Amino acid sequence: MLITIPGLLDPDALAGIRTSLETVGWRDGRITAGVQAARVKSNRQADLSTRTGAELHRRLYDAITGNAIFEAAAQPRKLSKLMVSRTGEGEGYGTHVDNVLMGSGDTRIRTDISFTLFLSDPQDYDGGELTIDWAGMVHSMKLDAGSLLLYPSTSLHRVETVTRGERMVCVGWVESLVRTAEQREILFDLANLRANLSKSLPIEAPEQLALAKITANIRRLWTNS
Ligand SMILES: O=C(O)CCC(=O)C(=O)O
Ligand SMILES: [Fe+2]
Repeated sequence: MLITIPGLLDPDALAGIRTSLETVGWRDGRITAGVQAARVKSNRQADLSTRTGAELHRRLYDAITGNAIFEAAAQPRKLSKLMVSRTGEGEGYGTHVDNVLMGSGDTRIRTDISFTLFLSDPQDYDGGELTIDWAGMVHSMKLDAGSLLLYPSTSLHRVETVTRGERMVCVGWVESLVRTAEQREILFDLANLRANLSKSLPIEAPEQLALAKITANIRRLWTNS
């Protein structure tokens, strides 16, 4: 399931993040890629190890994890460290599958879901679509700045070569409490149904209670602790 979250960053948050990005250092993106991916990766990544970098990381992290749609769709147990990358003219990231494990020690996660938070306005660059092979179909995605895309880490995907301008994004990975994309989709549909039902029915209505019970018990079956 591909899920887009429009406007995850509001214009003020986006502007603040862009301003901070003007002050960070950049290094070769291949250092964080796996062996196969490094051969096809061509971009630069923000150095988030400085004080400004860490503050920027915290702002991005809080915005992403504080978003209710992200929470409902991803059911995160843990997130990877976030990365911010910039891809200029002639650069891109060829077809690859993401590493199964990210991080080390206590912060090591299994990658179930990948996400991209777009930071550049689409009209500021050509090319640079995130192209995902999913369920036998190819999806080419270029979202508005501030919008986030979630896609299964199990997919082959690539970033098309940028032919004009520059593409800036924040990427990261989720280890989910719920193992499969099919299960997550059902839980996400249930969460949306409950949210919609709440607009017209009081929370103590029998239909609401029945749906709350069904949702809770399916989550009990599918949540891995
Ligand atoms: O830049 C993107 O949208 C995705 C990057 C990517 O596939 C990766 O970092 O593994
Ligand atoms: Fe990737």
